[in-house]
Amino acid sequence: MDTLTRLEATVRQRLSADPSSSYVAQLNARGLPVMARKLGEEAVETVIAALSGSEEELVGEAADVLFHLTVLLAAKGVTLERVMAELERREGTSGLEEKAQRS
Ligand SMILES: N=c1c2ncn([C@@H]3O[C@H](COP(=O)(O)OP(=O)(O)OP(=O)(O)O)[C@@H](O)[C@H]3O)c2ncn1[C@@H]1O[C@H](COP(=O)(O)O)[C@@H](O)[C@H]1O
Repeated sequence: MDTLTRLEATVRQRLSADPSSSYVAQLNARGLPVMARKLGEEAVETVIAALSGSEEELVGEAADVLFHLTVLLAAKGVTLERVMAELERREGTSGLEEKAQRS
C-alpha cells in the first residue's frame, strides 16, 4: 500500500475519532468550509514556497496540501482511487486535448 493510500485509511478512521486526540477529528468537527479553507491556505503557501522559498519549504508545503486534500476528499466521501482513475483516464490524452474538451 502506498503512503497516500495509508494516509487516506488513517484519515477515514480519524474523522469520527475524539477531537481531543485527533487533528483530523478536530477539522471534521469544524466542518467542510474550514477543511476547504485549510486546503486553499496550504495551496497558497505552496505557491509562495515555489516562488521564493527553499526546496525544503516547498516539500513541507506540498505535503500539507496532500494531507488537507486527503482530509477534504475523505469528508466528501470521494476516494483517492476515484481521483487516480480520473488521472489514468487522462493518461492517453495530451493536456492540450483535455483543455480543448473542457472549453
Ligand atoms: N500528515 C498529517 C499532517 N500534515 C499536516 N498536519 C497538520 O496540519 C496542520 C497544518 O498546519 P497549520 O499551521 O496550517 O495549522 P494549525 O495552525 O496548526 O492548525 P489550525 O488550528 O489552523 O487548523 C498542522 O497542525 C499539522 O500538524 C497533519 N496532521 C496529521 N497528519 C496525518 O494524519 C494522521 C492522523 O492525524 P490525527 O487525526 O491527529 O491522529 C497522522 O497520523 C498523520 O499521518
